Amino acid sequence: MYDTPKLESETVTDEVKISARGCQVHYGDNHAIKDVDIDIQDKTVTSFIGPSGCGKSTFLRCLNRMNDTIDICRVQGNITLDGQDIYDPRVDPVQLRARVGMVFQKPNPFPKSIYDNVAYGPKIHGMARNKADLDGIVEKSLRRAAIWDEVKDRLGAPGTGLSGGQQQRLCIARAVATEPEVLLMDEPCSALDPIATAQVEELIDELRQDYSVVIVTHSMQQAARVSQKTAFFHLGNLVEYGDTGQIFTNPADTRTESYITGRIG
Ligand SMILES: Nc1ncnc2c1ncn2[C@@H]1O[C@H](COP(=O)(O)OP(=O)(O)OP(=O)(O)O)[C@@H](O)[C@H]1O
Repeated sequence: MYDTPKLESETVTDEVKISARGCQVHYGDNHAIKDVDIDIQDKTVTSFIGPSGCGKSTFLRCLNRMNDTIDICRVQGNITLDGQDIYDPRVDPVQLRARVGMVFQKPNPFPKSIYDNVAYGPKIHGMARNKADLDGIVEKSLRRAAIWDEVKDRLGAPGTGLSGGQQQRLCIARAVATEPEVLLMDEPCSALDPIATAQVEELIDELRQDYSVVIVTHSMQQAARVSQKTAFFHLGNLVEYGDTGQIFTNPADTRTESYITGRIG
């Protein structure tokens, strides 16, 4: 249905990175996620698509326990990272979020310098032995987020002074600075113009060489361009999950077909 060429088409690995079984989420009486089972692959971009309110962001937030911060939210079921239960009481959510990083819809740099935005995570996780180490991590992260050349001469300037697209790439640099294994992105391009969107999409394709990337998007064109796997959610159910090409050209479920052809949502 969407014939936009993908940046890269083949899936590099079929190793499972994150696995969910029987995942349920309630906000008070609102049953937002219903019995979701999914295996998310390593070194692959997976898109979550579906109509507004279907639970995409809620399920994404289950994957690094961001829902823990919402009082009325209750998560049930089993979610594992490399086979280990991330909801085990012995798991420290802060450590987990260093392994499973997150980039939000609205760029949200800290009110600190560009340098300190990126250095913050490595500092609190004790990743640098000295200033030279930290400088190296900051440079590498900014390079990975394809923003180094634009900011290298003003690392002491506030992150909030950058353009929206630059701020989002700074937030991506901040997220990759702790060397995460998984990167969760909740509509990372929705506040960006087409040029900045293209830059972030290119970056997503590069990041999957090293990480498992999961992206929530309202744009089916974007899902088709950047992801190898797509999951379609509807009313809290994971209706269909498979290769992006198959989901967009030959969906198995009529609800998926209705959504991608614009009849629902
Ligand atoms: N913090 C919250 N407190 C209470 N209810 C919430 C909260 N966040 C989401 N919900 C509810 O959970 C359901 C799923 O919402 P969610 O934001 O996960 O959907 P979504 O598919 O990401 O939507 P959108 O595409 O509009 O961002 C909705 O009924 C929503 O009202």
